[in-house]
Amino acid sequence: MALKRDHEKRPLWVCPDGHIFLEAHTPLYTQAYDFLVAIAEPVARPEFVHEYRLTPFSLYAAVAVAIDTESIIRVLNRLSKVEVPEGVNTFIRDHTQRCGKAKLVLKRGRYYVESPHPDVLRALLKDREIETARIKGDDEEEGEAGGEFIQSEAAQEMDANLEFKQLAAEAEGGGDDDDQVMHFKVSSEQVEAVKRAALSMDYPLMEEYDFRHDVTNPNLPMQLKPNTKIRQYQEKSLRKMFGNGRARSGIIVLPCGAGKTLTGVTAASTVKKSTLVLCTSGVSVIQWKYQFQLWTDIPEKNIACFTSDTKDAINPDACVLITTYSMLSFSGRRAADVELIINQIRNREWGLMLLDEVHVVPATMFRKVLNICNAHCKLGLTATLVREDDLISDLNFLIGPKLYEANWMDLTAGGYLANVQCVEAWCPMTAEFYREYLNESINHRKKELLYVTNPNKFRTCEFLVQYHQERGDKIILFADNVFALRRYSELLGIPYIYGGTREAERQRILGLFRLNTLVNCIGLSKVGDTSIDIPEANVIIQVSSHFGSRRQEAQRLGRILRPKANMGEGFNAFFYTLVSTGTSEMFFSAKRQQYLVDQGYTFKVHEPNLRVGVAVERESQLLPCLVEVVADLVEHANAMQNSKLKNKAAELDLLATVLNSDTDKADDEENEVLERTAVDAIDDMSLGRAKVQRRTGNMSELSGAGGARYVEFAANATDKVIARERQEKSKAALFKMRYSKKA
Ligand SMILES: Nc1ncnc2c1ncn2[C@@H]1O[C@H](COP(=O)(O)OP(=O)(O)OP(=O)(O)O)[C@@H](O)[C@H]1O
Repeated sequence: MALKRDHEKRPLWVCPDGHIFLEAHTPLYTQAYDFLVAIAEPVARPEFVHEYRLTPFSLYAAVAVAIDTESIIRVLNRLSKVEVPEGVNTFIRDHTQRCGKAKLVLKRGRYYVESPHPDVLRALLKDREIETARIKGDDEEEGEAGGEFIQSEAAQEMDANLEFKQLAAEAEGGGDDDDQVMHFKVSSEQVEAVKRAALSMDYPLMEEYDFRHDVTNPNLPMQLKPNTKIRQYQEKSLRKMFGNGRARSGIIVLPCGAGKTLTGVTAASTVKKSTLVLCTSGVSVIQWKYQFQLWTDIPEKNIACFTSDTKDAINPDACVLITTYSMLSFSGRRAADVELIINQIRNREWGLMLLDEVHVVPATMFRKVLNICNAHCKLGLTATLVREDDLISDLNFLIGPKLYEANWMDLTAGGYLANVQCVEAWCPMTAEFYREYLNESINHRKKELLYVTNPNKFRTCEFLVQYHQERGDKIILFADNVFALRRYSELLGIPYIYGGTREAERQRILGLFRLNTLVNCIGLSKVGDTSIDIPEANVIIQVSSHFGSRRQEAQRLGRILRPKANMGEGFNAFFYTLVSTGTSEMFFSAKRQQYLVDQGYTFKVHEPNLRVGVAVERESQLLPCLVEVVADLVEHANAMQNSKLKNKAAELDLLATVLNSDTDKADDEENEVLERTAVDAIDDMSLGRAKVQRRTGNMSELSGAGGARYVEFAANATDKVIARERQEKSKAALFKMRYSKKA
């Protein structure tokens, strides 16, 4: 690949296989990043060079936000250090030519197929099903909305950047087309058939909501409060959604703690129509309501919650209703009052549907929810577009394409997220525990318990708790295994929360943790992975986790990502994973970290006999005292005078308790109480409990987390299969297969 003469000024390398590398230190980084994230999937974004990949879905998403084929090719070529290979141009043309040429728009309660290209409408009308669905004799012309959108100060600053404007204008050149838009009306009963038929002709219909001209649905009396200022990345993501004055359905990906809730609230206050918010738990429902009231002036009578504990009256005019996926998708017998509310939800038109933690909900649950609710526009919000099964692709079709994905490291550099030091401490098993671990007659649950309660791990944890408490830090101890959580908490003398903890007790413990300077460490089971908002926490010590779940790892990290008071002073939050060496935990740990590594996090691995970790490049940024501690972690721990496991007798006592424990009972207790929502269902599929056949490739293509290192057992083979599949499947086949399967 020959370099262009002025290649130094250009930030991209475009490779013949569709991989694109972005130099993160160039002056045009921000502009190139905005463009790339719109057209390609991020693969890995470490500190200096980021890797992206063009995929059919990423190009579909680009077209969905009104970037046309020739603009993609032109801007890519402008930013590239080398001439863009002809194969890449062909790939872009092949996968964008027909996408976005036609839209399905709901206006004043009527569905229209719209296109600025008369030949596309003519081609569509040649299909019998579409022709039958067409309602003739409607020549109503629609004007274009002005596209007025809430502008934050940050956005205005960005607009001042002329270079960006020029690139963005080129990249978003497709917008003009809407001026000469043509349409035909279709019967609302046959919308599904029209979508299917259009898809079979390779014209997937983009869905948009012309909310400004919707006079059928009443307006929601809700404005952002004057002091509410959305941040630059929140504004950018919303511009992708409201780019042409309408609301596009799709997914926004923002890191944990970056403010997805306010992004959703701003979307709702822009659309100003009835909004249905779907959360994963009752605690999230309460937090969403709180944030609606914090950021907007919504009257109390216009906001309602619907959970197993709370069943507020739903305002018959416009309202915000916040509920959980499980409340809507539950298929057993419902109580009469619940049934009544479900019917109210079913029988009204929702302007916007906000889907929180969208990646954790299985497709079957989504279908049920989507069947119940009639929403003009769907916005999915997530921190980790990553799942351990292959179902991420379903989101593209059930909700819409990914509209925006923020870069974790950029947000950290901008002071919006805490700067986290990640450490993986390897703790050797003690001889007695290891002997039992290797004993073939011991079942896998007990083996898991043995490596979690390994005395060396316990002492390392004990040491870290003590060390960070002395620094005045607030510590969360994460243990998935409830038996281990209890043992650790009892030995450390800390309160803990698990599935069986009553709500009042949970609130009491969290309150103490937040406000009481004497309670600086709490234990959490997986109920604390999401939804528990403790911005004060700045240290996580993870002693047991759910197999290789990358989602869980990222969400746990999210608990300490809230910006800290001492921003700008190097690392101000610490994420420790304690791993027992020579056990299966080592394998799971590497897999769990992959998503965060791809986001640019460096895990400093501490081996007891290897004083310098593998990721030494950030060593200098460590707090001086921590350098010393990390270098001698296990040695320090073992030298502790006041350890609760101070001698062999105490270790053997623990071993006996573990071997005689009824671990199944403890786990069952947790599972009984935990609402078995999507989170469990997905993770059960991850490792160890997989009930599904693992297919190769699809998820990584879509989630951007698809390094060979993630796909288990046969990385090279997997890559070959993906490459072959890609060659074999035409874009048409891809869409047909995906959609017709779901239809
Ligand atoms: N524009 C903003 N201005 C001020 N504070 C903000 C803004 N956006 C978000 N925040 C604050 O940041 C914190 C995190 O927001 P939020 O709970 O929405 O994060 P999240 O992305 O949903 O995180 P998680 O995935 O962990 O639930 C909240 O305390 C919120 O009030």
